[in-house]
Amino acid sequence: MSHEILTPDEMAKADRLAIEGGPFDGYALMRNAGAAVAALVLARFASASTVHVLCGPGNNGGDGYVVAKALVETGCAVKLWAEGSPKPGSDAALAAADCQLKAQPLGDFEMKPGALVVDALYGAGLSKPLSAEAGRAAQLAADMKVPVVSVDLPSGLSGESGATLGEAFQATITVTFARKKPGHLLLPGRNLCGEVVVADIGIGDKVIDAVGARCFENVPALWLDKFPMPALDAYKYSRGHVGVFSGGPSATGAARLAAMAAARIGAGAVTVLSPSLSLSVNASHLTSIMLRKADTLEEVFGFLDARHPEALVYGPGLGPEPGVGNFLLDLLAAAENSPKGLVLDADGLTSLAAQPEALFAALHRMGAPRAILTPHEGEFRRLFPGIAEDEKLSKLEKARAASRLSNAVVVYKGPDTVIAAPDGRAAINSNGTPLLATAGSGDVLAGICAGLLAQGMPAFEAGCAAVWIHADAAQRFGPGLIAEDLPLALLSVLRNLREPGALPVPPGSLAAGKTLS
Ligand SMILES: NC(=O)C1=CN([C@@H]2O[C@H](COP(=O)(O)OP(=O)(O)OC[C@H]3O[C@@H](n4cnc5c(N)ncnc54)[C@H](OP(=O)(O)O)[C@@H]3O)[C@@H](O)[C@H]2O)[C@@H](O)CC1
Ligand SMILES: [K+]
Repeated sequence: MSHEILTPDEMAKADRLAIEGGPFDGYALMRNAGAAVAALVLARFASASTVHVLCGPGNNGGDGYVVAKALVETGCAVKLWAEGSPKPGSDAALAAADCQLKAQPLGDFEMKPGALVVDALYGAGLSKPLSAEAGRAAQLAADMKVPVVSVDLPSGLSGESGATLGEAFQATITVTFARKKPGHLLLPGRNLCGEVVVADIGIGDKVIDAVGARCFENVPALWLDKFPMPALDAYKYSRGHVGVFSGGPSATGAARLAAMAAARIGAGAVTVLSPSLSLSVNASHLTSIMLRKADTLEEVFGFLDARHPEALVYGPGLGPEPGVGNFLLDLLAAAENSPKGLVLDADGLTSLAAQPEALFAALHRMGAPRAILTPHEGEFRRLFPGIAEDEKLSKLEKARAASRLSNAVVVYKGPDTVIAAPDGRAAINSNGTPLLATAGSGDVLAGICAGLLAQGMPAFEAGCAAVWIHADAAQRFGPGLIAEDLPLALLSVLRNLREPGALPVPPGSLAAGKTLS
């Protein structure tokens, strides 16, 4: 796998293990890193009038000395600026000694238009806010609009959390090593990094495996082998049945969006469970989606006993009142045939914000995580106030803590959505798009999650797949997208996922004959 995300501590462990296992020692890894950055500079910025390499006192600066040396040797005009000097005996000290250029103090840094900046001040070892001199250098590069190539991370950015410690460089391209770090994908880091290039510096996959990282970039390879494929003898109920609770007469659209999405992602049957007051408005908008009256718990139990749906969506359009939360708690406490999967979204989360412990206890009683919670920032804050307010935690760590607490897969939404499982696995999404910042898109996501759960996809993989597919659908549709477009936009994503070779094809499945496209 190459989509692991390593924290700076895990990366340091990978460096250590790689050095122990050979053949590269620390300085050789540093030379490989610097060579990769120099090659990128030559490939992308050959026309820069002068390359200004800014070096810090640690190994990030060490990479910078290697870059400067390599570029001088190819005939580039290079100027070197340093903050502090490397510790004697360190790899960075070796690199500085091997570099033929004399560094000038960073405080004197100046440049002319047409230049390029290589930012090798601080990377994984950033421990405090940038100095005034380093901050001024970052500001100068931004004011003069020169391209910046950051080594490993834009200086000032935490690789662990994606947060900045005071000023930070705005990179055009960030070259990192072996694997991405959380700070490359979590905001505001993702914006500060520009394009992220991962360079191979000789740390093999076996070393990465030995590190045991449990965080991944959310790419299809992470979940494609669990993606549901209908068998040849499938019938509608064997493909999974989803029940979606509808709101009152003026708030029915959210449930229908979720229902349409669940059907489009492949659930064989979808039923909207509607208050009697909303039956006629729902009926006038539904065709293939079934409709059933559900004013009371008994009516819901009747549906569960008769139809055995594999997943329920609870929340979109239901209203934030505590009674909405109580209804769900009563349902989970009393249902004999409780659904295997549950997606809690929107008002389903807000209505339980006054009694989160009761919800978490119910979710723990369900055993293996079968629920997916899909809070956005505000809903997360309401349901997990203690975790949300802990400023020491990154978004990744917050999602993980919330998942452990609730025994649910938590999809902590935003431009940098994090999906976390109670067992510690987590994924950071990187194909998010602002096109999804439109009313109702969350309802569609809830429906996709439920549709995948109903088809037997495990909750973590279902959450990851839903988030990626939702964003890919929006990107494929493009500007002008509204939530109603998303269920249909799923078709193109699904066709692409099901291209021959993209998915493992179970023997005898419909996909073997490509009859789905
Ligand atoms: N073999 C390897 O390991 C490889 C590592 N590689 C490279 O090493 C990088 C990590 O190196 P690193 O651990 O030395 O950390 P780095 O970011 O250089 O900073 C540490 C120094 O800076 C100081 N300092 C921190 N913040 C500061 C601030 N704001 N203002 C002022 N000072 C500050 C800090 O001081 P201290 O916290 O100790 O007081 C310490 O002296 C990594 O990003 C990658 O580029 C690659 O070559 C591949 C092989
Ligand atoms: K840097």
